[in-house]
Amino acid sequence: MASKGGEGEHPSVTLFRQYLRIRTVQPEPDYGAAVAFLEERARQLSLDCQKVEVAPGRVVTVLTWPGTNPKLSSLLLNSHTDVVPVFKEHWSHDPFEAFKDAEGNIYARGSQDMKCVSIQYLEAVRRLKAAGYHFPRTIHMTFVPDEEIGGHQGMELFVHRPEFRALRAGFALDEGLANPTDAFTVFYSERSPWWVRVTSTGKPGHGSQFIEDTAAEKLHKVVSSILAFRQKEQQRLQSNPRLTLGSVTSVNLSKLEGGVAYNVVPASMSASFDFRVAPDVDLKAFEKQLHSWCGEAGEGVTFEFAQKWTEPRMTSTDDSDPWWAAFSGVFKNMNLTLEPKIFPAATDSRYLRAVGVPALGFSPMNRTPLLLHDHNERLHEDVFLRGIDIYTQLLPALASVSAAPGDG
Ligand SMILES: CSCC[C@H](NC(C)=O)C(=O)O
Ligand SMILES: [Zn+2]
Ligand SMILES: [Zn+2]
Repeated sequence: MASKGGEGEHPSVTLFRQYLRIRTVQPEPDYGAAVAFLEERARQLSLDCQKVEVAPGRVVTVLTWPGTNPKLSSLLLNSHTDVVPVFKEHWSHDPFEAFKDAEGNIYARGSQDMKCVSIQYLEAVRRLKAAGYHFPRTIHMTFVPDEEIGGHQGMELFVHRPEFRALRAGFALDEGLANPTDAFTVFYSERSPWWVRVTSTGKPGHGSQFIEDTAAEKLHKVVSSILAFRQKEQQRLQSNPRLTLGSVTSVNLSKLEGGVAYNVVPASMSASFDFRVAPDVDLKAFEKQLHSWCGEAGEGVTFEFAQKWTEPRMTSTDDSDPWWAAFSGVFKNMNLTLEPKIFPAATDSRYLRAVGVPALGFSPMNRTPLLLHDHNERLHEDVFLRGIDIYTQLLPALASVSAAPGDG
């Protein structure tokens, strides 16, 4: 029978559903309620709780479990508190009710992305504390705002704050994606978002004439060049089974602007593109390529960036790396398959990696369809609970890494 929680339900699932009911939905997230919820968790778990307001109304909440060896760098467990908007009419249940169906699927915005992970961290820490464990490394859980809109008033500012430096993070976990197979995915890097607006200028005039050198003709040339590049990258991906989406560069034409009337040839038109540049691409050469595409289209074609990430980093997945050895060792011990990949979109991990904190993107969801940002986002309660088991193994392994780069 479908339930709203309570009788017979695992308390961790009940807590997860409570968190899902907090409306931290963009563009007006109720961050106050989320911070109050996290403060209460800190109180219940006897954890230190620090609130860092990185921008007006944008609080990073940090819950800390001190380690026994303060000389060692810490383990940072990051999750974002905001969720993306919903199209309520396309949902079979209210996305903020956390409805659980008879099979155990929990329907809610944020069930995969990424309120599950926030509660899994908290519940793994609760279990380990209750069992009397102490680990050499301090564990910090950071709960950050605004990831869904780029992290510009969240993690991007936080990593440059003295409060962040004081955490002395040596290694971080952050969000990943569901995997529909039996395997779990882990992300060691991500593609760089380059949001590019190409503006073409040309001769205006009457719509009845064959006007030379129009903005539209030149914009068409740039669009053709970029879409040809798109097709080449798509074919490269499709013809090589060793490649995944994250290892090629993708682009989509996402906006066209310009023009005022049918019979007025406009002097200016623009096209906006969402490029996701693979981490092994030479970014200087790629920018030159953008200049060439515009130059080849003719005079008066320029571009500007709305987003331009230029610091792609790879977190080591070499067995000689102590963090990777600890992380992957847990999966070996639990007999679980791990698939390392490059994240196709952008997460807050990029800010952590850019300031020198190695980060892995991992959300423990196998046998789960990829439903983040989609209608009817949901997670099965058994998958959620299994995720807590996994973190209950991962945290001791990572917080006990004996020597790692960056240790004091
Ligand atoms: C470039 S800021 C936008 C961030 C967003 N992140 C995700 C995970 O969807 C994206 O990649 O579009
Ligand atoms: Zn997310
Ligand atoms: Zn998201």
